[in-house]
Amino acid sequence: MLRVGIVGGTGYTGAELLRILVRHPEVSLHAITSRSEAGQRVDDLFPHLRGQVDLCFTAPDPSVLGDCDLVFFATPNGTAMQAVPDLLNLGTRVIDLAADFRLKDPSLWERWYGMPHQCPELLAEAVYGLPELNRAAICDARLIANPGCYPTAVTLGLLPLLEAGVVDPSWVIADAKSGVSGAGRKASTGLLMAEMGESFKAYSVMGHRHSPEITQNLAHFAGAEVNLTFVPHLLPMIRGIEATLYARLTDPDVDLDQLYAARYAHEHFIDLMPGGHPDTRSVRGANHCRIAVARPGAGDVVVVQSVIDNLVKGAAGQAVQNMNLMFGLPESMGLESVALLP
Ligand SMILES: NC(=O)C1=CN([C@@H]2O[C@H](COP(=O)(O)OP(=O)(O)OC[C@H]3O[C@@H](n4cnc5c(N)ncnc54)[C@H](OP(=O)(O)O)[C@@H]3O)[C@@H](O)[C@H]2O)C=CC1
Ligand SMILES: CC(=O)N[C@@H](CCC(=O)OP(=O)(O)O)C(=O)O
Repeated sequence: MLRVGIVGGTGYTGAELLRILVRHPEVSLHAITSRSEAGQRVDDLFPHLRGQVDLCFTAPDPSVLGDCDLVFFATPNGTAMQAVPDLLNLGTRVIDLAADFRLKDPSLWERWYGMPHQCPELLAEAVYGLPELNRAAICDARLIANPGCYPTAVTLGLLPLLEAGVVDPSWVIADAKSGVSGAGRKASTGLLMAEMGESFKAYSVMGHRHSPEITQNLAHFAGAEVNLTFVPHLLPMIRGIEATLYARLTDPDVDLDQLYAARYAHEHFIDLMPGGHPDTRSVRGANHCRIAVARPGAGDVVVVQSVIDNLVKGAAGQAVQNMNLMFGLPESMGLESVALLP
């Protein structure tokens, strides 16, 4: 059994990790931290876990965390990087759900996240935890940078097109929409039901911190700079991301359905829906990314629709998928749950 710790067990991604890990046959939960709820039983705060977890939240303690095989950080950006060097030295492997180790260039990190990096020497070693892109490196990694939610949906949607070189990298658009759980559990006026219910808007149009992460991914497999326009939107729903992606074909003869089917033929968590319109409820609570690709009017613009649950494939589910790979377990272990309808 793997001894696992979670730092940030009271947030939405921490709670989602708990929901998945309590049913995982190879995991024993060793420590679940919260500074604000230290001493409180986990199943008092989260009654849906009654009978599943017999632990109290504790304040983060380096010696307890260092006694784990693996620690997940489900904490705000800039938290994990303060503890990771010591944990790695103790032989504990780490998966960070925040952005601390996602950008390879520390000056980009500083520009977008507004703080200096505490351990830039680890950025080259950290493996970007998108299994469909980086599976072999994930298996051997000590430190995983779990991808952001928007970057997961956008990257998986565009990967086959850019990797095959069949679209123009100088014109790519990602029009993405997220439910409010993407903003975390902390209180914020803009996320009140009366502020965002029955309403819909774009935000961060002039630049979102996921832009450099997505661009870094796309450039990696396009082999060229990709000029991306990324616009996120906030939807009045709880879970889910839908990304509608646009690119211009340079090869008019390409069979798009065939291209996607070949690229994702062996990917358990990618489900292609030729001719379909994947909806976010079809992935609610599940670790799948559902994708459809279309060419309206047989013109030269490709439209890709990509949906995920931001808390599962966009965060905790993907983190568990990475854990399974790191420890030689079946990749889908503990991740077979089917979406909830309605
Ligand atoms: N929500 C989402 O859909 C996604 C989120 N992410 C990323 O995952 C991370 C967690 O997100 P989310 O769960 O939404 O966040 P929340 O705000 O819901 O939860 C944050 C958690 O971190 C703990 N925490 C806060 N500050 C510290 C600290 N300095 N040291 C230790 N623990 C701390 C909090 O508990 P306490 O203060 O009691 O210690 C709480 O449990 C973020 O970096 C986020 O960007 C990534 C992909 C998707
Ligand atoms: C709806 C909403 O507010 N979403 C968040 C995405 C949060 C996230 O997952 O971003 P990191 O993991 O990179 O911190 C946002 O736009 O900031």
